[in-house]
Amino acid sequence: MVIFRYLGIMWHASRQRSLLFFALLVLSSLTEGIGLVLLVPLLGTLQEVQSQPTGIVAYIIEGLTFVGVPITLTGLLGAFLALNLLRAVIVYFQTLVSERFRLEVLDGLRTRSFDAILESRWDWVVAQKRSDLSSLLITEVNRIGGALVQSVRLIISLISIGVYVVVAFTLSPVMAAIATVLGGLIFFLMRHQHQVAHRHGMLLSQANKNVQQTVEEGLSGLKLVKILRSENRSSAMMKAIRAKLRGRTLQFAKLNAAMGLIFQIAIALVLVAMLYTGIEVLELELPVLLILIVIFARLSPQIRLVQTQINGLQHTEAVMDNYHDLTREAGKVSEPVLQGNDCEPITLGKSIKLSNVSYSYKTRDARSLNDVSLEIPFRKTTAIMGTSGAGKSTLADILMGLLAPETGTVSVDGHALDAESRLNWRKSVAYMPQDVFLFHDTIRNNLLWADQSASEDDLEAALKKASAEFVYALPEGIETIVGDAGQRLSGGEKQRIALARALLQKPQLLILDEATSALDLANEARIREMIETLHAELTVVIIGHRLPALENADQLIVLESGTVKASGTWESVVQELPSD
Ligand SMILES: Nc1ncnc2c1ncn2[C@@H]1O[C@H](COP(=O)(O)OP(=O)(O)OP(=O)(O)O)[C@@H](O)[C@H]1O
Repeated sequence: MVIFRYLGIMWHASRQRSLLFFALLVLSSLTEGIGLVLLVPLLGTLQEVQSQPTGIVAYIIEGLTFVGVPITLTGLLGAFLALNLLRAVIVYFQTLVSERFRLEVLDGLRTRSFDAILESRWDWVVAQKRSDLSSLLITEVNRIGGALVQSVRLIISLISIGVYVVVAFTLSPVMAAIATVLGGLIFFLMRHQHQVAHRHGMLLSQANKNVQQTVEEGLSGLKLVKILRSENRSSAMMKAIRAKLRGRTLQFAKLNAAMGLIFQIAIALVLVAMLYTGIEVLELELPVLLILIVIFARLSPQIRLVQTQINGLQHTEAVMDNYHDLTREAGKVSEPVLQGNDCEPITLGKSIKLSNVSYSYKTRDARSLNDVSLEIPFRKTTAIMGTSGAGKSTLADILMGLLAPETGTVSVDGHALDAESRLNWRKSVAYMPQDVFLFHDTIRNNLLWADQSASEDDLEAALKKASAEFVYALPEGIETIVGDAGQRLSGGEKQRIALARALLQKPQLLILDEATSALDLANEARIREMIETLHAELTVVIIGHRLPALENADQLIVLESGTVKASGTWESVVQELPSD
């Protein structure tokens, strides 16, 4: 049953809070039940029909007499009021406890899935659909949160129903038995609808994901859409996908409404049958009959609520499956430890060596790197050249330890990298791609990602080396907010800030993957000069198509279709290459 899965989540999150919550729940229901039973002698005093109390009513009267409450109208009214006040206070605390608990559980789920994605291997991450991951972290976790509330409400309803049924049994076992059997029958007949709700849930989950994907793509591709003047097409796509989601949501609402309709009719029939039996067959006393009517009047919306809640829970079961599958899948491919700043960078002293390295992406049969062997010497600049799709970026990912070779080894100073040392090695490498990423934050905070403890002088020196002194001429200087993914800066400005960040990291190996392609000639020349000045301090790998950017390298490696086509000094390789 899906409810147990939700209870399991709560129990797993905190046993103490779960127990406190359920204790408060039982207490509030108990006070409600006792309050209801109290109505019997209360109505009895009104009617002056002081029949001999029996069962639970007798126990409660005994208890009240024991604590000194007179069995008079005033005494009973006082006790009734006190009980209701007590219940109100318990419900107040119960609401606070349950809301705090729900938020904690939700945060726990979010953290778990986010950490699982953070810790998972890069090859798994690149094979995922980005919108599926964001949908998991935002929409689906929220839906699970909604379902947690529903499952709590379901438990409240079930306990209330239990209390009502017990009270009803003590007042008239026959009437209560009839109600229970008929109620159970209605429930049994409607069980098929719960399966339908589950199916609807799966479809709705898919529709939600599609909306998420369309929104994300729509926003990332906004510039292209505007240039292509395809706003209408984009809008129509969004409308179509939202219409589908609306349709699915309405289907579920229709299912719920239909169930409500059938339920109301069934409950009315049960009530009529019970009233007839109570009055004509059992000839119950008026107070008992009145309380039973009160109980059944309260019971029927509770049963209806249980129906809706079970439906709602079935509806979200698919979301929960999806959450668990994706989180479990990410967990299965997790890297050894999420060490963050605690991991020890590896120092380079001789060279980085790739021996017979091959790699293929899961979604592609052909190998992106095939039996690649090469050596990157310490404190030298190596240029890697090749046509588009030759495998240069894949090689960069392998070099920096982001991807593990399928076969072959990567060794640093003769030590082959394994799953754990690869993480430490990554900390020693700075990477500058063509399309750099900046956080929506100040330039200073973007730089501090590389080194939290960098001083003002360190920041200034890194910006200077990266030809990024323009930062100080901005109105807000280093405190300028760069905008979403750095969109308030030009491509070249972003690249220079990212280069400063990379230098601040004090890496052992700096990989520039088409990193100067967005720069003008003057700035490109300055960066090239900077790399030359770093020559004695840093091992550099420059990846590029353009020969001028690579010509000062100590070593040139040419890749073609995932294999090393030529390698050696600039002069020796260029002589071998076709003249274009
Ligand atoms: N995430 C991925 N999933 C599947 N195939 C991929 C992925 N990334 C790259 N490839 C494939 O691997 C091959 C090598 O790609 P890679 O990006 O390493 O080439 P590249 O030399 O850097 O190209 P470019 O100069 O165009 O950036 C290409 O055929 C590409 O289609």
